[in-house]
Amino acid sequence: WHVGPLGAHTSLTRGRVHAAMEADFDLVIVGCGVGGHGAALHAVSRGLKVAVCAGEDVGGTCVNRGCVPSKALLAAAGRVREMSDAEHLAGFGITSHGITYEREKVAAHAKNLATKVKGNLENSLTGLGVTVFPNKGKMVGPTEVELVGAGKTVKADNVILATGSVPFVPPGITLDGKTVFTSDEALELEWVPDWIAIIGSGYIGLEFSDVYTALGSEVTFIEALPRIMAGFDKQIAQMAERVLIRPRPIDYYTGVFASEVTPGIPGVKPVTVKMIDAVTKEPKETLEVDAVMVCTGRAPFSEGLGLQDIKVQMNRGFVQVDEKMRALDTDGNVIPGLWCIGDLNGKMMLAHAASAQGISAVENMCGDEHVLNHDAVPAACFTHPEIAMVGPTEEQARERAEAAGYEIGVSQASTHHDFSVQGNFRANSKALAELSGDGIAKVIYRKDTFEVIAVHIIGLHAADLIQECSNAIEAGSTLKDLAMMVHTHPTLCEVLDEAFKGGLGRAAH
Ligand SMILES: Cc1cc2nc3c(=O)[nH]c(=O)nc-3n(C[C@H](O)[C@H](O)[C@H](O)COP(=O)(O)OP(=O)(O)OC[C@H]3O[C@@H](n4cnc5c(N)ncnc54)[C@H](O)[C@@H]3O)c2cc1C
Ligand SMILES: NC(=O)c1ccc[n+]([C@@H]2O[C@H](COP(=O)([O-])OP(=O)(O)OC[C@H]3O[C@@H](n4cnc5c(N)ncnc54)[C@H](O)[C@@H]3O)[C@@H](O)[C@H]2O)c1
Repeated sequence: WHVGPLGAHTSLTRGRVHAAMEADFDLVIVGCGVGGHGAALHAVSRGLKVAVCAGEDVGGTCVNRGCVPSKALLAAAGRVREMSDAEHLAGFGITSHGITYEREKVAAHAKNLATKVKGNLENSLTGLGVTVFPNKGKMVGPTEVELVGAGKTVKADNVILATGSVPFVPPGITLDGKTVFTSDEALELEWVPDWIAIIGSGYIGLEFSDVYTALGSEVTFIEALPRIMAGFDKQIAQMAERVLIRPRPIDYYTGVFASEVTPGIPGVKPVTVKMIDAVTKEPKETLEVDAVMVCTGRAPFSEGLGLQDIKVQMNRGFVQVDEKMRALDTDGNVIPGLWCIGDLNGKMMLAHAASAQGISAVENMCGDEHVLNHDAVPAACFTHPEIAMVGPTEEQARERAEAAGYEIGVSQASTHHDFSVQGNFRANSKALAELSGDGIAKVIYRKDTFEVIAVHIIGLHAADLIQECSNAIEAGSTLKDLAMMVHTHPTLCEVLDEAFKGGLGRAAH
C-alpha cells in the first residue's frame, strides 16, 4: 500500500497504535457529506491513500436534503415572486399577465439538481482513486472501522468522523411526513399548503417561508425566543422583518413553544398546534393549520457509530474536538489518529465550514499545523433578498470588546439618517437599476486598529457580497486597506466600498 507524506504526529500515532504495515489506508473517513468529501479530495492532493464509508448517501445532507435542493426551490420561488409583483415589474415598464408554476416541475428541478451534484461528487472520488465503501462505518477502535453489513473491518492511520446531523424534533411533536414534517420532506414539495405553521425562525424556517409565500401559502412562525430571527444580528433581523416578513402573508408568535403537534389529514382534518409560554409554561393558544414544518435546529448523527465504546467525549451528542479538529476522550485528552469535522462536532453547522474543517484536519494529520478561523467563515440565508454575515453579531462583538478592553466602531447607513452615505442599497446605482433598494451593509471594526471584525449584509446578492469581507477578515485587513481597494462601478460591491470608507469618515465618490 501507498505511504503518503505523513508528518510527525501521524508517524507517532502509527508507531503507538499499530505497526505501519497493519493499516489498510492512511485515512478512512466515516460519512461522505460535503465535510467528508472535502476532506477526501484534500487528502488525495496530499498523497494519502483514502477510503470513505459513505453509508449509501454520497453528498449527505447538503447535496441530498439541504443546501442544494433548497437553493433550487428558492431559485424557482424567487422568480415566481418577482414575476408576480406587478408593481415591481411596472417600474421596469413591464406588464405581466399573471404567471403560473407547476409544482411537480419545481420539485423535479430540486430533485434533478441533487441527483446531478451527487453523481458529480461520486465521480470526483472514484476518479481520484478514493475507495468508496457503500457501507456505514462503526468504530471498533480509535482508528479501526467496521464496515457495517460487510463482516469486515478496515484499519487506518487516521480516521475522520463526518457523519453530520439530522433534524431535531422537540418532544411532543408527532411527525407524519405529510402534514407535519421537517426539511427532509419539505424539499420534496409534495404539496403547497394554504396555511403552514413553521416552528423555528432560524435559517431553514426563514428560507422556507420565502419559498412557501412565493408559491402561495400563508405562514405563521412559532418561535421560542423573545424575538424572531434571534440568531441574526439584531439590527439586521429588524431590517429582515421589514423586508421579509411584514410585506408578506406572514405572522408570528414569539416566546412560545409548540408543545404538542398532532398531524391532520389534508383537506379533511387540520393539524393542531398547542402552544405554551416558553418561560412560565402556561398554556397559550391552540392553532389549527393545514401543515406544520419543524425547523428547530439539528441534532448530531452519532447513532450506531460506537463512540461511547471508544470513550469519545460528547456534549449533547456532539463530538468534542480541539482547535485542530482532533477528537477528545472523556478525560479531555486528544485521541491519537481520531478526528471529527462538520455538523457532528457542532462548531458551525454549515457546508463550507464542514469541508474547511476537513481540509484543516488533513493538514494537521500531515504535520502542517493549521487552525481554522471560524470568525472568518461566512454564512448566508438565501431569502429574497439575501442575508449574509461573517464574524460575530454587533451584540457579541461589543461583549468581546468590553472583555478585551478595546472599542468597536460600526459603519452603517441607518445611524446617519442620510441615506446617501455608507452601506445603503438605496444609494447604490446597481441596486436601483434592479429596483431592489432594500438593504444595508454594516461593518464592525476595532476603533484602535481599524481591523475588520464582522460584516452583516441584507440586500440583493448579499451571499456573494460577503466573500470580500470574509477574505478581508482572514487576511487581517483594516478599513484603511479596504478603503483604498477599487470596486467596479456600477456594482453592488460599492455598497461595501461605502461602508469601508464610511468607517474612516470618508465618502465614496
Ligand atoms: C434544508 C437545509 C438547507 C441547508 N442549506 C445550507 C446552505 O445553503 N449553506 C450551508 O452552508 N449549509 C446549509 N445547510 C447545512 C449543511 O447541509 C450542513 O452543515 C452540512 O451538510 C454538514 O456537512 P457534514 O459533512 O458535516 O454532514 P452531512 O452532510 O450531514 O453528511 C454526513 C453523512 O454521513 C452519513 N452517515 C451517518 N452515519 C454514518 C455512518 N455510521 N457511516 C457512514 N456514513 C454515515 C450521513 O448519512 C450523511 O450522508 C443546510 C441544511 C439543511 C437541512
Ligand atoms: N443558508 C444556510 O446556510 C442554511 C440553511 C439552512 C440550514 N442551515 C443550517 O442548518 C441548521 C439548522 O437550521 P434550523 O433553522 O433548523 O435551526 P436554527 O438553529 O437556525 O433555528 C432554530 C430556531 O428554532 C427555535 N426553536 C427551537 N425549539 C423550538 C420550539 N420547541 N418551539 C419554537 N421554536 C423553537 C430556536 O429558538 C431557533 O430560533 C442551522 O444550524 C444552519 O446553520 C444553514
